[in-house]
Amino acid sequence: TCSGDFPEVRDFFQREGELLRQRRREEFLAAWDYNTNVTEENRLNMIAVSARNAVENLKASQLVRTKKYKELPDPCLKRLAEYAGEIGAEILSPEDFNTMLNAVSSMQSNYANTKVCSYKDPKDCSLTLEPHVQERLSNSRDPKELAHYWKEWYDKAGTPMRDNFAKYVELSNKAAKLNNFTSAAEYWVHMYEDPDFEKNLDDVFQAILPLYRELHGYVRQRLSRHYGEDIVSPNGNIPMHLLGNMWGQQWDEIIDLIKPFPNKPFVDVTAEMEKQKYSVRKLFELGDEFFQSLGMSALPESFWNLSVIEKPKDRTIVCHASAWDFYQDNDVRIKMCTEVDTHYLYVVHHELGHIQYYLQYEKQPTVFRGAPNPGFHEAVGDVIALSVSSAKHLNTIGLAPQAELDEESRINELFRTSLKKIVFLPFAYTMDKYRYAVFRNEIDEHNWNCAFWQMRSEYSGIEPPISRNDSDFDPPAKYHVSADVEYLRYFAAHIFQFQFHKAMCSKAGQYVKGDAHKTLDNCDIYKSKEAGSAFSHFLTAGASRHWTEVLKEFTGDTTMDPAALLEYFEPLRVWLKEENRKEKVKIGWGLTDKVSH
Ligand SMILES: C=C(C[SeH])C(=O)N1CCC[C@H]1C(=O)O
Ligand SMILES: [Zn+2]
Repeated sequence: TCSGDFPEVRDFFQREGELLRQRRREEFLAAWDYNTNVTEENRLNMIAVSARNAVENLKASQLVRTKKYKELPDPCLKRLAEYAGEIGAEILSPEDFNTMLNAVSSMQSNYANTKVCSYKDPKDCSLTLEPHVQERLSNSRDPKELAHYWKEWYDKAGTPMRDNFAKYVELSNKAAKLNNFTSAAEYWVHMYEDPDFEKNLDDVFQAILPLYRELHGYVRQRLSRHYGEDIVSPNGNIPMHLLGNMWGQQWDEIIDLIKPFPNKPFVDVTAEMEKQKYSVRKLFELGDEFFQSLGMSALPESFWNLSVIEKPKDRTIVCHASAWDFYQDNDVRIKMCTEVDTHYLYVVHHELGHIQYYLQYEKQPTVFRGAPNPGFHEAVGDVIALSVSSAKHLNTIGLAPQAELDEESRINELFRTSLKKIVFLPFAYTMDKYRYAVFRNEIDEHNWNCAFWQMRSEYSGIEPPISRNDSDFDPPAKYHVSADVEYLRYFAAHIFQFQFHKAMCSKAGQYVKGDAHKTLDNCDIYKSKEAGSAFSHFLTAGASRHWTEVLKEFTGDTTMDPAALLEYFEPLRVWLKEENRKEKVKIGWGLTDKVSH
């Protein structure tokens, strides 16, 4: 905690921090019980604990503000006072806060309980998103089957939640205004501690858009040739149900249909893991071992005993993956419905990144046990996954035949990675540009659904398989909209992770500018203690210092800068540009016609 003068102030924050830690532990334990056993009783208990703690949290924040500790000369105590004086929706009256908790948890319960009817066997209506529907969206190549599951999911996970969502928007804005923000959008923006956040975000988006447009044009032409022009027009929006993902946020699951060099052997990690009889636990052990190889924290015994890493058969859980900090004795856990495949190999590493951050900053004062920029928390696991998914590492752990790729295989791999990392950016950008516009009352409520699809078309050049109108309501069909989880944290993470990757690859001697064998996409930081100690130093700070300070120490940068990401994909950009020129690929798209008022 803070050192220096003002012992009575430091004692105050010590005491308040300990009380806050106990409240957070109690709150997350109740939320854990609900998330790992979705029943009305557990939902109501979670709400009751949150509502009780809200009263204490509000009082504590008001006490800090009345003491005017923010005016102290000591920068550490000043920051501590700023963070301890923060309050969110808990500023609402108990009645309003209870209404908001009910609205959000009802959307969460609906999402967790939604079941859809099978395409092949319409009487079977027991299919859940994970694993059944997600598997169909990844692997089916039948446009009719894909459209069936798309409509089933959006109609059942989205539309019925319109009223809950409207109530959530109203009360989120009411809370923001009570906190002297113009709307909930400004409350979300302020978490980035960057006065020019929205401008910087737009600049980053514009910097990656040319690459995204080339990639979109190439994918559209390949899909148009595969499915025919009456299903995929060569110059319009791409029908999103064909892209291998329910929300069109990542397209790597259809790599088999569109890879640049089809005759090049492709590392099928899923098949290899099945062949080697990988267990779910093995995926977690891989990630745990990677962090330990860097000299970073090992998973505590309690993690293995208390986590829920497979979908139970006897109860409903919230399958959407999440990592939890229970604020005591490194009690950290993951809850997810893991399957043994490439997708979940990534998700496991993503979640273990959150766990590592919890373990690294656990000695900080309670209010500093978090990331100083939301994008950091979502980038920790992803940066490790960039090494794990490299041909070099997959070869090291026996999941891929060769360590170094020839030029064509390298383009195939860069292409597959871009179908995750580049495609994701306009999606993430839209998820919150849309919610900002809703919070700011820039979209009339009767136009909420059409505006959503118009924005998805404008920024990503994708559209629904069928026409949607305003009696539909599709946004809550995405987990984070139902669960009130801000989404630009993932956008920021997709930029930061390449800055982290470049810094650690340099420290590991795996990246040397200009050396064709030591490029960013061929870097594996595995076992590098230099990379690990720099990473650990960055993570242990938690939120105790401004994000630009710890970022500068770690990478030399002081901003969210897409240069490292663009350098990583530069060989692909050059190849795509030339290929699209040769094949006369049309670049760009018009507004979707799949919306009707
Ligand atoms: C894995 C998580 C839990 Se923090 C997640 O929600 N992610 C990880 C990447 C993007 C985003 C999503 O699934 O939409
Ligand atoms: Zn995450």
